[in-house]
Amino acid sequence: MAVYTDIAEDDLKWFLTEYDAGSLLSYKGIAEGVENSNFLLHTSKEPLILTLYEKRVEKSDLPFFLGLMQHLAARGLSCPLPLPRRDGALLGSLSGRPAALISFLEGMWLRKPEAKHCREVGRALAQMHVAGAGFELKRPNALSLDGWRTLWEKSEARADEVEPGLQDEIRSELDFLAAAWPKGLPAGVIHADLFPDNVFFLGDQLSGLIDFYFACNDLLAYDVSICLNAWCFEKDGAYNITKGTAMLEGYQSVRPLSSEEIAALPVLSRGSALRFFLTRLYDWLTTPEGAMVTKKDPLEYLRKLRFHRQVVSPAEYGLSL
Ligand SMILES: Nc1ncnc2c1ncn2[C@@H]1O[C@H](COP(=O)(O)OP(=O)(O)O)[C@@H](O)[C@H]1O
Ligand SMILES: N[C@@H](CCOP(=O)(O)O)C(=O)O
Repeated sequence: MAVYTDIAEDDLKWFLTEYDAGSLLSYKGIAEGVENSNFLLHTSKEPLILTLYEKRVEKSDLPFFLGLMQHLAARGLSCPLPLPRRDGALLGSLSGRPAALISFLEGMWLRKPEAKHCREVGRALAQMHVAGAGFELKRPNALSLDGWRTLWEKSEARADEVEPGLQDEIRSELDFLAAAWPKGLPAGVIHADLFPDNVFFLGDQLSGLIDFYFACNDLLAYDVSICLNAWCFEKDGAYNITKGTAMLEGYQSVRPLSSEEIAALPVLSRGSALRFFLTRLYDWLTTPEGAMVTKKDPLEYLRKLRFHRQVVSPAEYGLSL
């Protein structure tokens, strides 16, 4: 699920009077998602998504996220567009939460993506990186090296409950990454969470990207590594080089990677695997039993991290060097 906050119909109707959105016909909570509460609204005009921003989203970051969607959409990327209120603001308040209305994107996410879809995702990621240039707001990545350590310190004492030996393994991984993290690679606005559930398709055609609520400024190739982790491993834990090749070819058809970015892929992929391992581990240990949210398995990302640790050449990801 992701409906943490309920809304009363009268409050919603009042909220909508601030927008030129037509009158409310129906609304329902959307079960998918993890971070925020989302509702699908049907109005006498177009369908809309209402998002109430929850715990992990800093209110001060919302202008970055909403402004970025405007910036990318204006440059031709298919992504939701925030609807401005009558007073021009993009953000309102509902049920005690910051709230926004965004356009409804047609399509659905793929439960079993194939190599041809990975190619499309690679292309769309590169298009986003190119389109993000010139976006004037900045948001440093809160979930990079320092953020990982802070998150780890909150889980460390109980980590061996999840798998014996984790404490030592993750401590030395953090030390390795702190020493080996690449510097000076091309940076810009990254999506930072472009998982299958955040990419919509209509048939085999990619129809758009959603969920920009981890977007930030960081290394562009780090975003590529996030996608390799999220799209190119099979359920049994094996890396699928056909998918990796397709994704990297799709990306490079729009934005070729430099030799430095290619050489850094194994380290970046270790970092991105660790990042999702750490947020999942924290949620695993802190989400109360019976909470209406599906906890994601941290060990899936530990296995990916171990794969990247034994990579000797970036060619193993499917790059022709
Ligand atoms: N603009 C949109 N158009 C259509 N559906 C959307 C849109 N935004 C969100 N959704 C629906 O809401 C779900 C959760 O959205 P998401 O932004 O991923 O939430 P969270 O940030 O809580 O993870 C998506 O899987 C999708 O079904
Ligand atoms: N993609 C993350 C969790 C964030 O979920 P989302 O619903 O906001 O995409 C993970 O898989 O750990």
